Amino acid sequence: MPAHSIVIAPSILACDFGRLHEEVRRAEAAGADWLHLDVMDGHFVDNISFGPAFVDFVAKVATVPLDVHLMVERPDHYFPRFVKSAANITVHVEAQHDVRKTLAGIREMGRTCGLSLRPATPFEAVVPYLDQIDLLLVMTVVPGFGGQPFMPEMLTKVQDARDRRERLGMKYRIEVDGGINEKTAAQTREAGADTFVAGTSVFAAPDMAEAMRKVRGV
Ligand SMILES: O=C(CO)[C@H](O)[C@H](O)COP(=O)(O)O
Ligand SMILES: [Fe+2]
Repeated sequence: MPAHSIVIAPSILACDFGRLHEEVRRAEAAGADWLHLDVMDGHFVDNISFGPAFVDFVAKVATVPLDVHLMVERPDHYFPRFVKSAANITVHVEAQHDVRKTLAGIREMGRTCGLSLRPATPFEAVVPYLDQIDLLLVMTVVPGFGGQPFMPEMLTKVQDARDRRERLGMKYRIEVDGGINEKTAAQTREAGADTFVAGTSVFAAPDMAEAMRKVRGV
């Protein structure tokens, strides 16, 4: 029996920002369970994307929960600005903050919390926090940009996350993000992932609903 239902979260980073409202509608009509929002500050990653005002706008038009991925150097300082619009807020273990305190702060404000790790960060780095999270986000590309190829070496990290969860009777979701398409979703699902972020493979597909069914594996 799988620990969690399958969730597909299209990444808004890959949509046409000039038609944001219609793109949100298109993703929802194609079967999005959540929408994934990549916040980048130009310090933690080598890119700048969007901030709270943009996420608030998406929240105004969206009918599904928002999954906010904070790729920022000081998530402890910025996460409160996303609480109004986000259902889940994910922060990075490598950022400059007291991880335990940030995770507790997100939960105290009534949101679920996620913890993420870069491909170069070993799984052991998140182990001390696993009892405190709702979701573990395993990055399957170097964070900062959409459209990069999936890193197959990350499959063992997903397996470690699943094995550890089962061994200790924990409940966190296992989310994968970066280069997820029909093939890599199947590989990561097999390894234990239940939550799939997909940007380019779904927004650039000729038929978004079909592309999302393929990611879902149906
Ligand atoms: O966090 C991210 C990048 O840092 C994005 O969520 C990710 O890259 C999704 O885009 P794609 O599916 O095109 O790889
Ligand atoms: Fe992301």
